[in-house]
Amino acid sequence: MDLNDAVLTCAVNMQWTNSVGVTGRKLAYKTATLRLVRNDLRELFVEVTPEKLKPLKFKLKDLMVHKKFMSEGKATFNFKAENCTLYLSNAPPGTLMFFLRTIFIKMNGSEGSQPDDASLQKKLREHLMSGKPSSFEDVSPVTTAEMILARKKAGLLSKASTTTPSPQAAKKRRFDEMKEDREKGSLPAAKKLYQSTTDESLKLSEEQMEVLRACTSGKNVFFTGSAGTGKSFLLRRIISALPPEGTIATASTGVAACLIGGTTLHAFAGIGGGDATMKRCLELAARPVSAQTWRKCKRLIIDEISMVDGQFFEKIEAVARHIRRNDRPFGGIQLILCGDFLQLPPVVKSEFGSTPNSAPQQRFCFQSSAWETCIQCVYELKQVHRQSDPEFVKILNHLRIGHVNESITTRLAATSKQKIEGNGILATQLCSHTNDANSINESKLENLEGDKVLFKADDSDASMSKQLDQQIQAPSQLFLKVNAQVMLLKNINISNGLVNGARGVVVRMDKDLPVVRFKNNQEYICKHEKWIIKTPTGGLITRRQVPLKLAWAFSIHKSQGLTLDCVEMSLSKVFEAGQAYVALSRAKSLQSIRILDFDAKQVWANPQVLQFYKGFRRKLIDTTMIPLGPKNKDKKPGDGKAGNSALAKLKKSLMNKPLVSIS
Ligand SMILES: Nc1ncnc2c1ncn2[C@@H]1O[C@H](COP(=O)(O)OP(=O)(O)OP(=O)(O)O)[C@@H](O)[C@H]1O
Ligand SMILES: [Mg+2]
Repeated sequence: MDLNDAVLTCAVNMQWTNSVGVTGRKLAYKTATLRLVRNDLRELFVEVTPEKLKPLKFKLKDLMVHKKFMSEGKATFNFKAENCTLYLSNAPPGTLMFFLRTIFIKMNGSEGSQPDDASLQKKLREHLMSGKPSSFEDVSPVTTAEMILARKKAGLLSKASTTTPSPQAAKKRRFDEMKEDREKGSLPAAKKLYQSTTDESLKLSEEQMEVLRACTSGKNVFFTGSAGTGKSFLLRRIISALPPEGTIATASTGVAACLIGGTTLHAFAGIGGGDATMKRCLELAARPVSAQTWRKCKRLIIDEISMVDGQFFEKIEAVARHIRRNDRPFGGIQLILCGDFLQLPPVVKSEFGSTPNSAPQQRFCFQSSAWETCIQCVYELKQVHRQSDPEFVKILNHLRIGHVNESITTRLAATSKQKIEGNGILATQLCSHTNDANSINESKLENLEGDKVLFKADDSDASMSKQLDQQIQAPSQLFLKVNAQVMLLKNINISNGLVNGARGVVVRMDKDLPVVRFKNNQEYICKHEKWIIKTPTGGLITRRQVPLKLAWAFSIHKSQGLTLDCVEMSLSKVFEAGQAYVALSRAKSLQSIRILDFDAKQVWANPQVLQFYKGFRRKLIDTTMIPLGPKNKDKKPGDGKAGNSALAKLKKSLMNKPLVSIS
């Protein structure tokens, strides 16, 4: 339960019919608040309060709910006894789902919540005799006992079966999820409302809640945090707590956009790569489709903001003001930005990135004047969720700010010999260059015995296949063989470890579908899954494909944002500040990683970013710093000499300042 689950704000259309079904009164409200309340007799009602108007109440009796389009923020409530239908739209999808769950639980989860007719009559008589006016109160928060009872009543607590993707497997999955929910004391998983193959059952931490509250209250927010602090996880919750109309979810890369169910920032902005002059960018954005998108946008969400070029950011800010004819920052659009500037920077069009020899051309978003004018609240998440081993978290926090001491070097170098393979699953090589990763995958597949099987994606709009390729990890054409090393691209069953990023090996083909054995020994027949992307104009394009990609190798750039099992890396060719940190922080533990040639020279942080973070007055880690060794002095890139004393001082100050959120 992230926010109040018994309150929902959305658009409501009401329609009454007479006893023979003829439509009578109709009312339409752009914004109304729905609240679940009880009267003195403990009967449940939905109270609908349109903006600035008196509330209307509908008794929760003989209620039919249509929730097929719940994920789009729509639902229909048919109050049969009152001959009234409520059509809800533009509801924050996550809030709507929790509201419906609360109704379901409150109606089914309490032995005495729906009094029988005789006891009601008695209470009613007593009430009338007392002469007191009827009063209503908000329902109390859902209890675990109510949840369990509601599930029992829905007949969902007695089903269990096997784990193959047969109909029985689906039941088993549901059963496991409900069991897990129950143990965690979170909400149930009845029917469609209660099925959870995503991370809905995980609760937000208090620091994540604070950010969520700032975002739902309409503030312009930037939140950051080291790798694995749940930024993208939180962003998904934020998106589902906002009204769908006017909410645009984007990310700087296709992979990251896919992780939050959005589109790329470039696809949304409609100004191409943003390399054109400002005048030309304004012309491009003024084209009808693009202009309409900008005008409709009320909230712009950007994940992996560290990879958005500062000049591009400045241009889209100006475009927003111009197209929307609104002089406020970003033309009045609410901004929700998230990322970690100590991870990968914007891609520069130089072969050598930010190596010592290249000019430091890249500009981060935070260096643009637009940043200063647009951002109202800044938060830093501190709790790392991806890794649980405190030693690894501590090492990663050091690497993040470009600091390596001898004990870190020794510990990481020691991973070079560890065996991380198991069950026929080889480690994924993380490569600093994309071409290297592609050629490794191609040649490894060729070298396997047996015939290649082609899995072709089924796209709803063939003309958009290229765009889908950029935004969705599932390729349009996937060639597989038995023994191919693969990675799962969807959350299939969180409790069974079948999650996005899980590593496996194809063990056989079953009726033209690949059967994959995962690291935890689970076998799963990978049936086709669906990915949906929103076009900038709000249309939906879907791709159906088996949820796999070849996983002998990935590029570090394409791995940013992912959580990966079992990774091996050679970091000798890294060329960016933060690149080694991104590679290492994909792993969940020191035991699932192998670094072949660790050298402190491969790790550096951009001093401009360190300076920026100093503004947060954050304590990044709690250990005493040891300045970088002399061999690092000459290898700090165009980003400066990380070995010099000023930088060491800066790092030290970053580590010792208290953590605060600046509003
Ligand atoms: N409150 C939470 N409870 C449990 N697990 C969480 C929570 N928040 C995040 N996680 C888990 O932590 C892992 C990392 O989360 P996520 O990918 O969102 O981190 P991130 O900050 O976006 O990392 P990166 O900077 O690498 O993109 C995910 O598996 C996610 O499900
Ligand atoms: Mg992320």
